[in-house]
Amino acid sequence: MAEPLIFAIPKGRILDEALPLLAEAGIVPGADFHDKDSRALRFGTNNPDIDIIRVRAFDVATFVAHGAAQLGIVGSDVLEEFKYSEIYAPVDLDIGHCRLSVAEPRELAETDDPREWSHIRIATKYPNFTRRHFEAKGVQAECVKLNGAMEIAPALGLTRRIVDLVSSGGTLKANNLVEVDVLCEVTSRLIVNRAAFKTRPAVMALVERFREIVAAR
Ligand SMILES: Nc1ncnc2c1ncn2[C@@H]1O[C@H](COP(=O)(O)OP(=O)(O)OP(=O)(O)O)[C@@H](O)[C@H]1O
Ligand SMILES: O=P(O)(O)OC[C@H]1O[C@H](OP(=O)(O)OP(=O)(O)O)[C@H](O)[C@@H]1O
Repeated sequence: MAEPLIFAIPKGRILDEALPLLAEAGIVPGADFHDKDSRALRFGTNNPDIDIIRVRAFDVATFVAHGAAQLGIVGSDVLEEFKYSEIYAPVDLDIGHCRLSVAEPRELAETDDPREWSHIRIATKYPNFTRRHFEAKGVQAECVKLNGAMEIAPALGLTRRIVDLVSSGGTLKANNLVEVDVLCEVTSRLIVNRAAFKTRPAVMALVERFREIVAAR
């Protein structure tokens, strides 16, 4: 019998929107998945041929790229940051809507014009994407990599600007920052390892199933 397929899903905020989609696709994790005290990371599902692993959002892409997981759900922000050639992202799941934006302190924004930038310092979780995005516009972006709480960087003088995810804008507002430029819109995608997609028919079948589910919504 073939090893079960491994489906990687992120721990964070995408999870609540992803679980109903998984259920529609016929994948329901065991009760231990919802046990807050459990330290387990791998879970069986109602389908003996599919196990779920719950990992950090950025690591979903890493597991799938290396073939350690065959499928995953991840934000397009993460895909843009890594650009893994081994990942195929065939289905936009229409969940996890937000955008990647440049933000800066309100006082700076009053006189700042992004069209005049030639060199900027940015604190971000997305240094590769940020550099690439600004390079294409002829702007040199010097990035300081952070793993979270970017919004505190300008007030403490680490960098004047940040690139981070924005949805309601509430986090920026609470930190006296304003959005001055949008790099891209973000949604979550179903991703598969390219080799697994070619060699394991069950992976291709699941891709088709997710396509149908999204089309019917
Ligand atoms: N405010 C938001 N609204 C909608 N989707 C979001 C929002 N913030 C993040 N996302 C999506 O959720 C994914 C995970 O978000 P985020 O990185 O904030 O989670 P996290 O729990 O902090 O992850 P980690 O702890 O692994 O860094 C992002 O890659 C993005 O695609
Ligand atoms: O515009 P808003 O609706 O305020 O959303 C934006 C916030 O959401 C994300 O963080 P999240 O809440 O996932 O926590 P994190 O800081 O752990 O990444 C993101 O990094 C922003 O901080």
